[in-house]
Formats: sequence, C-alpha cells, structure tokens
Amino acid sequence: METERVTEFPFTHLDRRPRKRARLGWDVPQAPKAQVGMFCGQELGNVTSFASLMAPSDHTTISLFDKEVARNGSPPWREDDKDGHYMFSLGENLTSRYKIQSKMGEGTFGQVLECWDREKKEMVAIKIVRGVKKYREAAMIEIEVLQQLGKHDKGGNRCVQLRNWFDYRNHICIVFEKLGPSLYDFLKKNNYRSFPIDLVREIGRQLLECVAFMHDLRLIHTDLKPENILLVSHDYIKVPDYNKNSSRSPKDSSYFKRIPKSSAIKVIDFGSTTYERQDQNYIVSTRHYRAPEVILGMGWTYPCDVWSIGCILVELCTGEALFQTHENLEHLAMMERVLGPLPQHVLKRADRHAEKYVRRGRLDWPEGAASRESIRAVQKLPRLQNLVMQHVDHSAGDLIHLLQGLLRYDPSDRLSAREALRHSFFTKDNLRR
Ligand SMILES: Nc1ncnc2c1ncn2[C@@H]1O[C@H](COP(=O)(O)OP(=O)(O)OP(=O)(O)O)[C@@H](O)[C@H]1O
Repeated sequence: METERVTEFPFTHLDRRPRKRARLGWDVPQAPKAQVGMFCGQELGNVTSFASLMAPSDHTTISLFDKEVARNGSPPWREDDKDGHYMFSLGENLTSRYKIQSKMGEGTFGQVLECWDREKKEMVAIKIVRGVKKYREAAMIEIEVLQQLGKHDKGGNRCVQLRNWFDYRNHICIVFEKLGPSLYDFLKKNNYRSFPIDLVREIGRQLLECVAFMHDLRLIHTDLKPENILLVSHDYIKVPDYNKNSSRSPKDSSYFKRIPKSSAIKVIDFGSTTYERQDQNYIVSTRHYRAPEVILGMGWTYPCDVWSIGCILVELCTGEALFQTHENLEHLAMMERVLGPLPQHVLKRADRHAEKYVRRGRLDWPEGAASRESIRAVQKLPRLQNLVMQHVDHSAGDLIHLLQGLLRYDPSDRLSAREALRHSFFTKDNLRR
C-alpha cells in the first residue's frame, strides 16, 4: 500500500456541486511577493530610510531591528473587500502574536487562515469574520457557544476547540486548533468515491457523539454537512479502487482511491448554532441536509440535526449528496422517491408558505413539477435500500435500518442522537463475516 502525506488540497477538479462562493485569487498574493510584504508600506519605508542614515557598522543593529518589526509590526491599514472580507498578504502579522501562513478555507462568515502562534509555538486556524454588523454579531454567538462547549468538555467531545478570540480592525478573529481537510474536500479530491463502510461507521459514531453532547446542552447545530466535519489529520493511504477502475492500469492515478489514515473527526462552524426554543421555524441548514419539517415550516428542534446526519452518512457511503436539488417541491419529491410517501399528518402541518406543495392531502407531484428535467431528476433516484446495497458490501442491513430511523419524516418519531448510538450498526460486532 502506498502512503503519502497530503500537504494541501488544490481544488483542481471540477466541482459538481459548488456550495462555497467561488473566490478569485486576488486576496492571496503569490508567496514570494507576500513574504516581502512582511515589511509593509510605511513601516518598510521608515525602516529603509532609517537604515540608510546609519553607519555601515550599525548593520547588526538594523538587522535586529528588522527582525523586531517582522515579528511585531502590523501591516498598513487596508480597505476590506466589497463583502467586508479582511485583506491580507501571506507572511503578514495578525496582531503581533500570529503570523499568516496560508488561506485554509472560506465561508459565508469569513476566511479561515493558517497562522503561526508565536506564543504557543503551534499552527492554528483563525477565522477572520467579515467586518459586517450581522456577521460580527453571529461571531459573538459562535464564541459563546464554543466557550459553552469547551466548559463542559470532558475530553473528546468532537467539537473543534476554541483557543482564543480577539477583535482586530473591526474583524472578530476566532482562533481554533488546526485540523485537516473537511470530509467534503476529501471526497472531492477523491473524485467523489465512497468511503469504506467501517470508516462510515466510525465517522457516524463520532458525529452522533458530538451531536448528543450538544443536545444534552440544549444546543442545536443546524448546519451539519460534510464541509463542517473535519478530519483531524491530513494523512491518507492509497488503495486500489477495484470497483470503478478495474480496466485501468496501476500507473493511472485514478486506479487508486484515498482512504484517511485515521477516522478521527471534529465538527466545526457553530455560527448557526442555537439554543432549543419553542416555535423556531425560520429556514435553517444547507439545502441538501435540510429536514422536511424545516421545508414545510412545521417548526424544528433537535431532530433537524439527526436528519442531516442521515443525509451525511448516505453521502459518505455513495460519494454523492443524496438530495441534489435547489427547490422545495422537487426536494420533497426526492425524499418520497428515496424514503416512501410523506404521511398525511405531516403534510397537514405545512405552514401557509408550504401548503402550495400539498394537494388533496398528498404532495403535489409530479403535477406541480417545474419541468420534465425535474421529474427525471427525481425518477432517477433509487430507493434507500437499493442505494445502500449498491455501495455497501457488508452491514448493509444494519445501516439501512439505522438510516430509516435517522430519516423518519415525523421529527417526533426520528431517533435521537443517543438512541442512534445504541443502534446495532454501532454496537454489533460488525466485522466482515
Ligand atoms: N479548525 C480548522 N482547521 C482547519 N481548517 C478549518 C478550520 N476551521 C475552518 N476551516 C476551513 O475553513 C472553512 C470555512 O470555515 P467555517 O465553515 O467555520 O466558516 P463559515 O464562514 O462559518 O462557513 P459557512 O459558510 O459554512 O457558514 C471550512 O470549510 C474548512 O475548510
């Protein structure tokens, strides 16, 4: 088996379902230029003119002075971009404590940068939140949630650890332990090839442990998705992918598929996390992972996280998002195709915005479909049982039974995270037999 260490995840493959806003490279200059950028603007000017006034014998002094500026100097003040994102160059300081090494990711709330923590002497991931009031306010809630999670952590709660936070030039900066690639990044880099079932089991267990821990604290994540689940390590092994590439030669890079060396994961992004409250019915979750009660406006609570986990586990087994849609009625029709008809008592609870999806007590499908393509997209989906059987070589029966519990339409019938952890998919000796 070939082993290799991933140092970065260049996104060269065509993204079949881009969910993050695509960004141009303008805010991350090329590395060599960025290194020069350590001595920025006026500060560089000052240092240079100061140096030119000095005698040659003073050069030791100036180089020490240079180093001090490099260590503690701040870059010149710059305008944020039009969306309120912080502008930076690689190699610059973010306060005197952190040095920016690379950009690791980006989301709605801001950018995540890999930084060197001079005080703790370790790499960290810093989320620099957009300098916009609503994102600043959301960041403060995220910090409060992270502090709450940290306070109750008895070790290994599977939530990313908060290391520090500060307000810098109108940007809330949240310092996290540095983790590896997200499950989504990993799948993408692996050409959307599925994970082995035993890895899906380990990831599922940790994810449910994390969510059970959050629910015990009355917290609902509301945005669970493969992008928000990070592998702790970058390491992976390459194994021959017999299924898909049996006719290919081992010289062909796609002959191999990647498997993470360690199954350890952590959940990130608590920006949409909320305390359990009565009558929450605003829209939550990223589309593909959104529960039916959210779409139907029935009000949602803890079970909406459990639904997302069901969708994520299917995705890890197949490599592709289960419900690839951008439209409510089509989404509900996809659910019916995969999971069977929505019960009348659930459809009856649709609010006034969603009642247009219901006709004579059942889903208005295919009559209400927007197009033939939409009907075809729904028709081509298999039943849950068939989908799992196509991709899973052993423990398929247990997994199907678990998924049927996680993906129950009525949130009050759905398994809780704790109940799911006691399911035979996790408790049985599921080694290959
Ligand atoms: N601790 C970490 N270690 C490594 N990478 C991280 C870490 N935290 C975040 N990232 C990377 O940054 C990306 C964006 O982070 P995050 O999801 O927290 O931002 P966001 O703006 O809240 O996103 P969203 O748009 O999903 O709400 C992640 O998908 C991941 O690639």
